[in-house]
Amino acid sequence: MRAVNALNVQQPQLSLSEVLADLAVDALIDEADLSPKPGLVDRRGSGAHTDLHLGLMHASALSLWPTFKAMADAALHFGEIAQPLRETLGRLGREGEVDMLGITQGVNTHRGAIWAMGLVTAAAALDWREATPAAVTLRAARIALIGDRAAPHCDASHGAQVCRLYGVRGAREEAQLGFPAVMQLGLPQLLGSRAAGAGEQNARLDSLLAIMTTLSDTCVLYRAGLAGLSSMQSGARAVLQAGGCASLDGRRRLRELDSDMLRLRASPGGAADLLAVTLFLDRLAPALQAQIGSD
Ligand SMILES: CC(C)(COP(=O)(O)OP(=O)(O)OC[C@H]1O[C@@H](n2cnc3c(N)ncnc32)[C@H](O[C@H]2O[C@H](COP(=O)(O)OP(=O)(O)OP(=O)(O)O)[C@@H](O)[C@H]2O)[C@@H]1O)[C@@H](O)C(=O)NCCC(=O)NCCS
Ligand SMILES: Nc1ncnc2[nH]cnc12
Repeated sequence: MRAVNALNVQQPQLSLSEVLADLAVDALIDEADLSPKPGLVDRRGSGAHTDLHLGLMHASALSLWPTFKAMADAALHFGEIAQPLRETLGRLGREGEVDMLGITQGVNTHRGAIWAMGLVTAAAALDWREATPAAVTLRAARIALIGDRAAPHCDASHGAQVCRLYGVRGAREEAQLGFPAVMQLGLPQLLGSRAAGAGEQNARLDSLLAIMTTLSDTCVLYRAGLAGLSSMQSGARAVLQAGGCASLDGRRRLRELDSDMLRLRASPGGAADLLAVTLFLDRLAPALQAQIGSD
């Protein structure tokens, strides 16, 4: 009998839903680890937060694996974009949020991520052979446009409050429009910075900044108002115009943006979620081809 060692050990065969849940959690963990992010939790520390740290972000991301797997399973089960799938995803999202809050002892780590990543995970499962970012975000938008009759009517969420106050789009509309911040900004910037030789971490930081240049991030609006949002957007633009995070001048501007965000107690949590979605979509087609398509 052949001896098993690290070089010839067989990888367990993963189901499509397991592959998608792995990709979703990996993207959340990579977002959390990416450093230095302005105002956000990263490897350096807690950013603008007093109740969050990197270990909690990791624990939260890992706790969501069963939720993402169940969302992908639901998409496979229903097989079409209609009310039953939408309402099952809503229920799974709410249950996942309860599990996440149990792990974090009530701290909101990934509420927006459950929503955005859950939608793209389900959308990917619906047709894994058509897994381009454009195809997946279009399907995700079609799911998000369907009403969820079981969702509690909630005018009091931070997002709902600032959307009403300032007349901006929030997480719901971002998804219903097919994630324009990802498709028009985050993903093109990630690919462009890589092609320009920025290095992977700098390319990811540039991608986050590109998202921050225009997103109406309701986390920033809630804590720091329109002035805070404007600081975030113009500061992110300044970094990219200076040459991005791989350049010395861009790094200086990034430090200034970080200081501004900390002074304002502003944390672009919505932009962070959308970076994670960007990373997920960037890896999706090659990962599916390698792990599912080779069967
Ligand atoms: C449909 C939902 C997305 C609900 O959204 P809603 O607009 O009502 O807003 P929120 O409940 O406030 O959550 C939206 C989260 O989405 C992220 N986000 C913010 N802006 C955008 C944007 N423009 N585009 C995309 N995504 C966006 C953001 O999530 C991240 O930040 C969170 C951490 O924020 P932080 O400020 O640190 O923490 P808080 O505790 O909120 O505030 P502080 O007290 O600390 O100041 C973290 O979660 C990141 O993931 C927004 O938070 C969706 O949530 C939904 O339907 N959920 C289903 C569950 C459900 O039905 N629940 C009942 C609804 S009442
Ligand atoms: N890295 C991060 N820091 C703070 N809030 C977040 N929400 C999602 N990712 C986050």
